[in-house]
Amino acid sequence: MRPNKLRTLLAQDTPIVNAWLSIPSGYVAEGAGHQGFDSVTVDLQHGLIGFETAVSMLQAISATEAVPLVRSPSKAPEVIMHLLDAGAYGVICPMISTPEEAAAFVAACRYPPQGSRSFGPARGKLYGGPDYFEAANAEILAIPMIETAEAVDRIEAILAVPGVDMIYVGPNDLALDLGEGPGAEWHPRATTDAIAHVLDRARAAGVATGIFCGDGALSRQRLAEGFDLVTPGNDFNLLMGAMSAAIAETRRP
Ligand SMILES: O=C([O-])C(=O)C[C@H](O)[C@@H](O)C(=O)[O-]
Repeated sequence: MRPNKLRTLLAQDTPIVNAWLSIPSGYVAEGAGHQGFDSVTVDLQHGLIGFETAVSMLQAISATEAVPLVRSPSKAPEVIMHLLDAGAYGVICPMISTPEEAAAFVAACRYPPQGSRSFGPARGKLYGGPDYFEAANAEILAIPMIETAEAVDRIEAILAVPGVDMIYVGPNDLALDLGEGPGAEWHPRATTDAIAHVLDRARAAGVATGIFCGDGALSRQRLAEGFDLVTPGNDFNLLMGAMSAAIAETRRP
């Protein structure tokens, strides 16, 4: 099976930069994949993307060097399995707050006997190769999102769940659950303290860490703090920022 390059980068302790797609477009996905990101995530939770468009986007990413990931729209096992069948090499799953939820999520990502993934690797096999079934459990990444106060309280138990390859912090939802506003990871204490605690516990447990960041500057900071994977903003916001900058430059007196 095609090796999962993210596992190699993690083993080498090489920082991973991940793109985040909310625009429902194979064209944007292909372009993002050619920009030098290590992985590209198709976001089916908040991105305006349905399953069939996600398949086209995964195909487009597969034409590049970037590893195709998805954020699933929910914890539903059948949805997670379907996205893996579509060729995702890793799933970022929102709102995992307990070790039981983490175990159920990992099970959806693994074929028996390690899990309960149903067989039918449609595009997974085209992208991964003919031995997909034999090797998928070892290559596919299961990445629960830590984005609630309960998940922070129970972080050590979640990290101890076998098969959790990485945890991914959602700072905006975490801030909301802690009574702060989106973007709070820059300033107020509760969210910054919670993120630092999760990072510290994950590093102690030897579990890789990822985090969504608003931009490149915060991504650099998070890598310096010790996160393994960062996402420097989503496609739409980056595009709008580039448009605004172009207009401002054009109209500069
Ligand atoms: O809670 C979070 O920060 C996330 O789930 C990541 C971001 O919100 C992401 O979805 C976004 O804003 O595009």
